[in-house]
Amino acid sequence: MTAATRPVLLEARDLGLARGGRQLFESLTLTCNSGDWIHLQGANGTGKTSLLRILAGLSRLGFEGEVSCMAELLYLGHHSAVKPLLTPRENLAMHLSGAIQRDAAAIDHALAAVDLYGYENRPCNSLSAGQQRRVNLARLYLSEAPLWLLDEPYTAIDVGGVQRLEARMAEHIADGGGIIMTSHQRVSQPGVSTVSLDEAASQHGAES
Ligand SMILES: Nc1ncnc2c1ncn2[C@@H]1O[C@H](COP(=O)(O)OP(=O)(O)OP(=O)(O)O)[C@@H](O)[C@H]1O
Repeated sequence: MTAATRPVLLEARDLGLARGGRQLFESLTLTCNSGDWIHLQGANGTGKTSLLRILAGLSRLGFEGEVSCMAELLYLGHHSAVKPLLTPRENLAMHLSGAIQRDAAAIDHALAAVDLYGYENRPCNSLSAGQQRRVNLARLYLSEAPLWLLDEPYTAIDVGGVQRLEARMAEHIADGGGIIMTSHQRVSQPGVSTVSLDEAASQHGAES
């Protein structure tokens, strides 16, 4: 299937972002079709997290342009977003949307997939930073959302964990999903396209 015939999951047109008196980027256009894996790159402070939050509909601060999202999305920010007093099982049973995941076997499968077998019932504040990140990433095994917006998913994850995470993301793409992610690390999978905010800034003049 060509890009033209694959369903569009998200379309963003003429995006501009000003933050703290600075124009970070402008005239940025981005389309994520089914099967697209887009890696947002850029130096610290170029606006990757801000852009991802805009695409997720979580922020409109300093933003101009249009975002049309045609699919259910899963957004995972760069913080762990786990409730520290709850266990991994309890955290995964609750979704930010308010939805409850009642399938206990699916939760345990997700926890095993991120190598947290044996930690299901410990409070998350007794887990390491990387393990808390894994609790959050286990949502990638539970969500049915076609579009994933992932902010620095590799942060604090060990080498083996990154390999498994990339395999899960490749599976999602093969199933017709779409991914827009930020990372300062290389994404070592075929077919990943890059969008550089450094270029978006330099072409259009970051300073206002
Ligand atoms: N709430 C805020 N108020 C004012 N400025 C902000 C706010 N949040 C972020 N910024 C500024 O917006 C710019 C972009 O921040 P953002 O976190 O989107 O960058 P980033 O490319 O994700 O950076 P990094 O690679 O360091 O994570 C930065 O210069 C930052 O100082």
